[in-house]
Amino acid sequence: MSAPFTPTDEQRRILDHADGHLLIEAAAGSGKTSVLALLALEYAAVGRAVLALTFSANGKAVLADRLAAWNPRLADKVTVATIDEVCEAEAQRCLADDRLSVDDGWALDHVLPCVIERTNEAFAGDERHPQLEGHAEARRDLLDAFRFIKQSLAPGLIGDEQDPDWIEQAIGDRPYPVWHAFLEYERRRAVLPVERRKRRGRGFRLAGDACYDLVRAAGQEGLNPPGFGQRYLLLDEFHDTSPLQLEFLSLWGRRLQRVVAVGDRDQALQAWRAADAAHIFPAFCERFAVRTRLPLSLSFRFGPRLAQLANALRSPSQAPVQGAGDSPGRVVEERRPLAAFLKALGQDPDAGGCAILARDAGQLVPVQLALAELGQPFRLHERVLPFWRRGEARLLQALAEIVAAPRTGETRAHAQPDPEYLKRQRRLLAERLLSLPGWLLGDATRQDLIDHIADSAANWRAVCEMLPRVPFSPDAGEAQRGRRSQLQAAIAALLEAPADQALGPLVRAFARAARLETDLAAYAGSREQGRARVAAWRHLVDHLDAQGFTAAGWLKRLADLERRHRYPSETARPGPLLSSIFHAKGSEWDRVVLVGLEEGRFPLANVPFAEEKRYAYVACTRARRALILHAEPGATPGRLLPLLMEAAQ
Ligand SMILES: Nc1ncnc2c1ncn2[C@@H]1O[C@H](COP(=O)(O)OP(=O)(O)OP(=O)(O)O)[C@@H](O)[C@H]1O
Repeated sequence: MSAPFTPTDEQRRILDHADGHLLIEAAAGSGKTSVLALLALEYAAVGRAVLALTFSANGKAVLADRLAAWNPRLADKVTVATIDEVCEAEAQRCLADDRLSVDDGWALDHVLPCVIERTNEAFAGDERHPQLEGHAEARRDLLDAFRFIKQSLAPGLIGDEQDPDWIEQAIGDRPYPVWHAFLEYERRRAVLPVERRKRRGRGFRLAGDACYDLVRAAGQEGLNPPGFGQRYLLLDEFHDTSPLQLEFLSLWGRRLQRVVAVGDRDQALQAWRAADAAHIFPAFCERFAVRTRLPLSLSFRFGPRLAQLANALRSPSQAPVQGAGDSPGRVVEERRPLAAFLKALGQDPDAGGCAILARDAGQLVPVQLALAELGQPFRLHERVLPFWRRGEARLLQALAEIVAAPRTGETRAHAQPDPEYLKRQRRLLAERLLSLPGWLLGDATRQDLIDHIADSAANWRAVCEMLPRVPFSPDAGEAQRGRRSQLQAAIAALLEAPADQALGPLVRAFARAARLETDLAAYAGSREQGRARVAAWRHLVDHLDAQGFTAAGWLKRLADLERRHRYPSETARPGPLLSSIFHAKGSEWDRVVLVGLEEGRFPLANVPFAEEKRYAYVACTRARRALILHAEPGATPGRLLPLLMEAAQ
């Protein structure tokens, strides 16, 4: 099958462009990805080696699907990858190269300078703190601090970065940038052996960046990733390019015959990675001597009403887009309680063509909970975890297991026949519980305990009974002791709790005693993720309270949900698709429901409003025909809801 449409004149000009590199900056739905896919197929048809790079896994899937649907034979000749995948492959190759060993010395030589640079950027203009590079004393301080921390306190300290006691103990009176640089450095160093990235957790955000550092450190001569053989480079979602990624792309430089980049600065969502669309487009033009920019001014995704909304959200510098879709489009404000609205949606035979989007995956937890209680089917974007597999829910499950664990033996109402599955589950739960930073268990001890729990459900309780008695190491400081005894007391209280008591108040008490929310926040890759995690945790606990679950009841509910998720009934109607906005990039649905438009949720507090507006733009422009904006009736709407409704009038 070829493209299901005839390219417009504007699109044809891009396809026929034969003179040098090309940049297309255009609005959502204007056919950027479609044109890139057509171009890739045209190049492949005449035997040109094409590499199509995207900046997100979702973008890659959308592009690859389109190529495969339009021309399966030629699609095989186009390499589609995310830029991180290409860079990681190259980093792996560097790591496997005997001439480049990644030991502490290497990391100090190659990574530390980048960390110092980043730290200096963070403190530029701050007179209270010296710049690190070129400042011999501060640099020596930094290295001393690394040594000290590595020898004694590393695991707990990294986990507890928000705790001033720890900071003081480890860093003493060294300047704050030293502390900041240490954390940066430690995160990067920890993720340098790329295979560890699979473990995610702390440092995940910087794993990709560490690969770029590594490749850059290896130098241009060493480069040979699969894409370096290709001379035609197509870049989708170019607005999400970080400066490090632009450096990486520049290493291809003169080997490339043609680069075609498409993007939309208003869809830039990777600011956390230092991607800055306003600067990246001019920087790209300069680096690659791009002389031609071509427009795309019609959106085929939606009609005039949604185009009007899209234009109101775009940067003033961008030319307006015209809605050429086959429906005029509808924008509706929905203020029924979420559960009532979802119930009505479930009765609609077209619910399967609908996507429910939220600012982040944590904000989808209440939607999942409401649908689960209604017994309505739903699908999840493949990158969005079911709520019961998220970190905070696993922790909650671990706590419920402790309360519900039989005093002897292994039988339990929700036990399932697959022992391997149960073993894996226990391992995951034990990992979640025993990795709380306050335990300060050495890696080996923690692993032993986790293995022990994984072996048998009887050991789960035995280990929990033992935990409150684990002695302190003689060198443990005051803060460490305090932190550990709080956790120990909290675990002991859970063990005493009657199994048939409501679970909500029990875990609330545990969370308070163990300062759990601090840990949840500290575990996240960023402050923003930390907040989302805490919010998701609170939703879960509120839900337990509202539904009055006991520990055993909750575990049974989770087991049912997991079973339904793993073995969906083939006859059931498909429910709506749930996705975070980030993972919805590049996709489109007839009807989009945007939930969580309440104050403090979307827009998020403490995130620049411009960024939240970009998230809203991406979400709203996924709709082909109808956009439904939801906020709970009792809650104050955030700034976005009236803005969106007004823009759509
Ligand atoms: N010339 C055309 N005629 C009809 N439909 C078209 C045309 N060009 C693109 N489309 C359709 O418009 C929709 C949006 O296209 P596409 O996803 O390529 O846009 P985009 O600019 O990449 O969007 P986004 O930036 O939001 O990811 C798709 O359904 C595509 O098939």
